[in-house]
Amino acid sequence: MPTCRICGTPLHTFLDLGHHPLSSAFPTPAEARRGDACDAFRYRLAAGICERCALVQLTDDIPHERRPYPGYPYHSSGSSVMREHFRATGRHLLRTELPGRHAPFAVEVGCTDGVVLRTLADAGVRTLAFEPSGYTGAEGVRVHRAFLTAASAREAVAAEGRAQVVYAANTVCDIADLPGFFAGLGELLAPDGVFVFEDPYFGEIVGRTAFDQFYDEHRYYFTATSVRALAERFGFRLIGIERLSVHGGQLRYTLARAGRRPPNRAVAELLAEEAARGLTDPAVLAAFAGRVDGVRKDLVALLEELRATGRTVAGYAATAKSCTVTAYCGLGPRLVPYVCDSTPAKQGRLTPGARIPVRAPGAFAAPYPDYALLFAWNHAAEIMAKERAFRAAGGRWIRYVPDVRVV
Ligand SMILES: Cc1cn([C@H]2C[C@H](O)[C@@H](COP(=O)(O)OP(=O)(O)O[C@@H]3C[C@H](N)C(=O)[C@@H](C)O3)O2)c(=O)[nH]c1=O
Repeated sequence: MPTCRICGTPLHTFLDLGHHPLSSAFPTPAEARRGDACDAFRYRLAAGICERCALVQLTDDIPHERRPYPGYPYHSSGSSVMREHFRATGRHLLRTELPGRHAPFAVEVGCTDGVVLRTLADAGVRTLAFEPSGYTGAEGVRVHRAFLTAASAREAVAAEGRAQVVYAANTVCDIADLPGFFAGLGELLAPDGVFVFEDPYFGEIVGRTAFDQFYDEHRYYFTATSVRALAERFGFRLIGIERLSVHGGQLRYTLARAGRRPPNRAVAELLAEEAARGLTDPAVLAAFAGRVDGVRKDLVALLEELRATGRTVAGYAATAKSCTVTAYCGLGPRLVPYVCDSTPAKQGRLTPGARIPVRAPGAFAAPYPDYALLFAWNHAAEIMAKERAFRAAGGRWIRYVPDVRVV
């Protein structure tokens, strides 16, 4: 019986999508011919909810050494919308948490391209990134190549002092040792400092049947209810919540030390909304799993029909999410002959498990397919605007979130 990573209580498993490869394990064609390719490893992709702290999480653990941190192929600024989102986030922190501070110091955990820290540094804030991959594409962003733990935090505090703001995006949901992380936060954060983090929102995942948000890099699927419990467990309080439209609907949480700042009204409102929606209710979760299965049947049926009628199909964007779709729906080069992606590190390789060839964006129009399966649905507006010539040429987009439709 899988148990909660935080409180040890049994998990109620509500979703089982079968065995999957790691979402960032893109083998080269040569590696794929060898039996021990990076995508040979499989784990059970199933999710459960803690019957006590309501934390939704993957039921199975993935050995740390299996995760390829050096050479991690994802860079947040691959999307102009995300670049602007992170600049705006930097301005938001400057406006709300950093004004009037003497020699302000801000830390980001897992900063990939460092757009937020760059924005803060340009405004004179001292910054530091905790980035275990050691990678940061942003010039002038200092990196502490470590996970945030009590020990690595003490090192940083000895050199830099405590931080007024600690920020993280699409990172906390992937941290194996959350108690260790919060111990680090306790060391690193100034007494009146805040921890601000944003991650995919389980409420949106259920509402949109966005089953492809389940994959190895997302161990946890947070809600206001579970983050409040998590914060209180480690001496913090959930004091602020904001809804974000990026990445298919996220929440930005603000935490402060207990007794420092009162929660804002949005926190109470969302807690009430989650209770009303029954987001922890087994019946609501079972209905979600049922819809997910329906999407799989509809998507496979559509792709089979297109193949049977001689239509050409290509995938658009070899996202981490697409790994869940191809593994769960049993898609491969037979139904999706190739996928175009803008990430140089993915081009010329094969997608994890399904081994669909990844081509550069230029291949998309050479010639256009009849249908494009949009794996980066969370960037639909940006991509459809950029690729409007595809539509003009008679091309059609296949969407599968919240359900299967051709647009
Ligand atoms: C916007 C855009 C993206 N892409 C590709 C680049 C990249 O491989 C991928 C990025 O997709 P995106 O939905 O942002 O993220 P993803 O599903 O790959 O997930 C990653 C991994 C990470 N664990 C995570 O949580 C999110 C933030 O990013 O899409 C493209 O080829 N053309 C495009 O126009």
